[in-house]
This record gives sequence, structure tokens and C-alpha cells, in this order.
Amino acid sequence: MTSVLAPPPEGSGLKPVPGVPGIPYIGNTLAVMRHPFDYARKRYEEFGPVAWGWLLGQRTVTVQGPEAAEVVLVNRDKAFANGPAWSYFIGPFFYRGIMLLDFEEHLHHRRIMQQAFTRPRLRSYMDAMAPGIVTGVDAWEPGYGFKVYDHLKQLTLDLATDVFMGVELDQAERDRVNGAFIDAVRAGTAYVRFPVPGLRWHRGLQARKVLEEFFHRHLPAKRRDGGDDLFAALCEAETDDGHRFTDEDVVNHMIFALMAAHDTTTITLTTMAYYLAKYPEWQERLREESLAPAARRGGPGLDYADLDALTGIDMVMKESLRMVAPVPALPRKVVKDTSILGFHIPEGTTVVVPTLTNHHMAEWWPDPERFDPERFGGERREDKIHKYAWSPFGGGAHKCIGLYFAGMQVKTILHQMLQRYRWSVPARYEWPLDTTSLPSPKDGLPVRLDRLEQRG
Ligand code: HEM
Repeated sequence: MTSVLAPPPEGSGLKPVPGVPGIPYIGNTLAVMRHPFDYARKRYEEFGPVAWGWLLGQRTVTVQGPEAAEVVLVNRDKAFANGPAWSYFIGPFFYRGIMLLDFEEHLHHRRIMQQAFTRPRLRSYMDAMAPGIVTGVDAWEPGYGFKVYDHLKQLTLDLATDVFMGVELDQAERDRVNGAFIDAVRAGTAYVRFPVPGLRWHRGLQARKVLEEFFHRHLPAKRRDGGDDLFAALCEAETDDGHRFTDEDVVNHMIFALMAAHDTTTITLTTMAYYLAKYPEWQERLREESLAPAARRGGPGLDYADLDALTGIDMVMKESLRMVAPVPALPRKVVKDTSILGFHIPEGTTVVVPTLTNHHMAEWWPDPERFDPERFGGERREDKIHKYAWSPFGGGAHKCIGLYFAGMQVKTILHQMLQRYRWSVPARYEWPLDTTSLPSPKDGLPVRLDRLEQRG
């Protein structure tokens, strides 16, 4: 039954937010998680861009389309806060990560962190990352049933240890830290959200302790010796007016950055691999493009300067991020009464920008279910229809600080995959995408992987 979220203040001229809330607390959570696209479409047809319902135990307003996304993400009114919204999911494990800070404090940290993502820094991360990518991809064993998602997840995790931490670890310590990191990430999606020994939430809390102890132990040497890794960069980062991170800040930001970078990059690469398997003509086109810098230089490597020339990979990456946004929804808590597109939004409400489904709205994207990288190319540039139509990296003050890093890492890995292997899936294969947490293929994306003879 339709009901309104809250009556707008008299004389405000605002409209109440409509919706079908469902059973209190439970609401439509299962439908949203299992069938996000159908659910979003139906809701939009019935209520338009702003509607409410119970979601994950909270009164939640979901805003659809780029116009409403812009209001929330740009946040001119400072009415939408990240910390209280994201903390509900990941707070105990990613405590004081930059995405969980707000307003002045967030800006202060962001200005310092920006120093770790400058062009020269990115260039040196890329140099540090390249050998690990070559070795990691080259070690894959061709054959049938090669699980792309699982292998990419392992590769990006190994790279995170090298490029993010820059600490020499023996295998046992590497496994211990990687295991703790995986437990911390998993804990966010625990059903039992309090510490019962042996269950996810408890393991997440234990993992947080392991990670804190690890980074604190290595911090003095990092501060002293520096390096080409993100850990060193955060230790050294300093704004023009002399602000730096404390030891606590560095540890909190490292733990958060590992999480922010790992699954997102893995999902992007897996989606690209999936569509390139389904559309072999695109795979061949990208392979030719990838072989060009290799032929020029006489080796399979890639320079930072080569990245811009990989226009096909860039279009496929953008289209893959449109088809499957790795961060499917951006939650915010309303910290003072405000409005979105003329609707009254009371303090205390949770607001969600559903990036995953926004990218499939027929109102903004022609033939949205079609994989069509050319929509990002030449004259078409369909993303230009609205600044927030394509927003896999979010927007506003919290826009992904690692987006260039992500582009660099994704393109470098794909470049190596294209030169070494051809991969394919059976003609009618459709991947079973799990959307109950961050999107990922339930079957790990099994492909037939064939090794190519190296040219050049
Ligand atoms: C394709 C890969 C990636 C995607 C799709 C992605 C997506 C996002 C999104 C949507 C946000 C904004 C969340 C919000 O507004 O609530 C975000 C924030 C962030 N991302 Fe990424 N990300 C990616 C890769 C990375 C990488 C590689 C790094 C680090 C090297 C990174 C570090 C961060 C950080 C630190 C924030 C918080 C920024 C802030 O709050 O100021 N991300 N990311």
C-alpha cells in the first residue's frame, strides 16, 4: 500500500516522498538485492525518481537518475553524511577510513591524501606494479574452466601487498595479512551483526586487530626509509601548509584503501573479461591495440605514457563499469531536513544513490542492456547527456580518489592478459551475477583459456 515518508513542513511547497514501505525493517530488502534491475524499473514507473521503503532495517529513500544523484553527491546543503551511513555496513572494520569522515574533517584528510595520488606517484606505482602483473598473469594455467574472477582476485590481492604496503613478507606472513584483510571485507556482509566466535562479524573484528598491529609494526621503518608504495606515500604526504597524517591516520587509511581498491578493481576486470569473451571481435580489436606499443618497444611492457593510446580498452572499461558498477549503491544519512527534486527529506532518513541500476535507465541510455563500448567513443559520447549519468566512481567531495590508479591497474593487467591469452565462453553462456553484496559472478566466470604465441 502506498504511503508517504513524512508530511512536508507547512508552506514549504515541498512534496512528500511516496513509496510502498513493506513490512517494517524488512521491507523490500530481498527483492532489491536479488532483482535490483526489475525492482528499480518498477519503482521508477510507479513513483518517479524519489521513493521510499524499508531497506536493511532502515527507512530509506532511493533516488533514481542522474539529476537526483547530483543533488545527493554534490551535497551543496551539507545535509548528506557518509560516516553514519557507511558505518552501518563497514564501520567496525574500516573505522576512520576517509570515506567514513565528513565535511571539514574529511576535507582536511582528503587534502593530505591527495598528495599520495599525484601523477609522479601514480607513475611510480605503475613501475612498481608492472613486474608483479607480468609474473602473476604469466603463471596462469590455460585450459577449460579457468575461473577468471578467482584468479584476478588473487592477483589484485598480491599486488596490493606489493604496491600498497611495499613490505617484504614471507609466505606465512603474507597469508596471515591477506587472510585478515579478506575476513575484514567479508564481515561487512555478515547476517549476524554482533560478535559470535567463529562467525563473520567476530572474525572481522579479529582481522581488524591483525591489520592494525601489522601496519603499526611496519610504520616506523616506512616513516624512516620511504619507498614507492602507497604506505610510504601516506607517511610522507604533506599539504602546502604543512599538514600531515598521524600514525593512527596512516594505519586507518591504509586498511581502508586496501579494501576500496581490491574488490572494485577485481570486479571491473572480471566484467571486462566476461564481455570480451562474449564479444570476441572486441577481444581481437583490443589485442591488436595492445600489441602496438609492445611492437614499438620490442617487449610486452607498458609505460604510463602508453595508457592514453589504449582507446579501445578505455571504452570497454567504461562500458563495463556502466554495465556492472562495482559499488552498486552509495548510501548517505540525512543530518538535517532537506529536499531532493522538490521532495521533503527529513533528518534521520537514509538516502541511497543506486549507481548499478541508474546505469541501466532507458531514460538516459539508449538500449541500456546492450554491451556497446562505442557509446563512449567519438561523436556518440552518450555519457555526456548528464554529468552524473555515468558515475561508477561517485561524485562530489567523496569521488573516488583512486580512479586514475584503478584505470592504470586495470589497463595494465588487461594489456598483459590480451598479449598472453585468448579466452572464450560457450555461445549461450550468461554469467550468474550475484547482486546481494558487491556484484560478482557466482560461478567465478569459468572460461576456456588458451595461451598465445608471443609476438615481437
Ligand atoms: C574500478 C575501481 C574503483 C571503483 C569503481 C571505485 C568506486 C568508488 C566510489 C563509488 C567511491 C565513492 C563512495 C561514496 O561516495 O560513498 C570511491 C571512493 C574511494 N575510493 Fe574508489 N573505486 C575504485 C578503485 C579505487 C582504488 C584503486 C583506490 C585506491 C588506490 C580507491 C580508493 C578510494 C578511496 C580512498 C575512496 C574514498 C574517497 C573519499 O571519501 O574522499 N578506489 N570509490
